[in-house]
Amino acid sequence: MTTPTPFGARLRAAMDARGPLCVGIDPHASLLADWGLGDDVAGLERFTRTVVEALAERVAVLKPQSAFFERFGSRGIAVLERAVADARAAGALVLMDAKRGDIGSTMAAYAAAYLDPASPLFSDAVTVSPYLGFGSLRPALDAARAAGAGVFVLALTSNPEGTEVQHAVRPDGSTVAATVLRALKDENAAEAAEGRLGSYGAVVGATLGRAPQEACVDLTIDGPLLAPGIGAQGATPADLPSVFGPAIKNVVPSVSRGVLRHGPDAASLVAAASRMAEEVRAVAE
Ligand SMILES: O=c1ccn([C@@H]2O[C@H](COP(=O)(O)O)[C@@H](O)[C@H]2O)c(=O)[nH]1
Repeated sequence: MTTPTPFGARLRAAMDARGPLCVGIDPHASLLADWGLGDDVAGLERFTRTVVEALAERVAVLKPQSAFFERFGSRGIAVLERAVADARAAGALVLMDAKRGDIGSTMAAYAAAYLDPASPLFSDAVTVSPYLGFGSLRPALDAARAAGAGVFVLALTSNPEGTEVQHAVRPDGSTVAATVLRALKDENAAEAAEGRLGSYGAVVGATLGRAPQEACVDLTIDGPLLAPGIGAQGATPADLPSVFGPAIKNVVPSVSRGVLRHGPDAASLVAAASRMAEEVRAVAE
């Protein structure tokens, strides 16, 4: 059996070739309406296919938001499965935004769903929540390693409510977020030692302003940093240097509604993603 190329290496190659932008596939009911589509499975299917056909050959990462597919039950999941397969076939890396987190034994089942190559929902990476303890994520971390896939762990999320948990201070004086980031750095150590980008990423909102730098939070985890919050949540690519400082070279800026609102015309979606990618390129150099 051949050893799969680790996710971190595949992501770095995609970022170099296509730029680091991630576009989210978030079929909000309001967007379906704006696109002249029904809030039903046919509308979901058309919306998703349009985004994948327009962008999967262009952007480094597509990030379907699982919740918007789950709300249609098994037929929505079937649309998601097809989107994952089509996007990967067109060359995009697929980051499944599922934010799973549970006790270890259940986490193993989530890992089987998203990180086992035999699963119909197998993705290049998945988002997970560490709030049952970082150690509870072990089955996902191990499954990702075995499959050459990746995991993005919520560390400092883009929403204002996140701070009440993530900034909580532990008995040793470090914040919960700093603990998560340190654990990720440890997971990435082997890949970093070989000079490669690690496969274990953190989610750090682009909306945080200078807070991480002022709090001296160490974002140098030797892995990718997914930065949601650009566009509808108010952040712009110009905010990235102050949020991430020197870690900016590993940032994957993520935008969903900020691009999707330009549909349903495929050329307009492509143009919106290209403008965003150009803004990112200008600040990341
Ligand atoms: O901290 C986080 C983690 C994940 N998200 C997800 O990203 C997109 C953002 O959508 P926009 O339309 O660009 O606001 C969405 O799927 C969130 O669940 C996040 O926003 N913040």
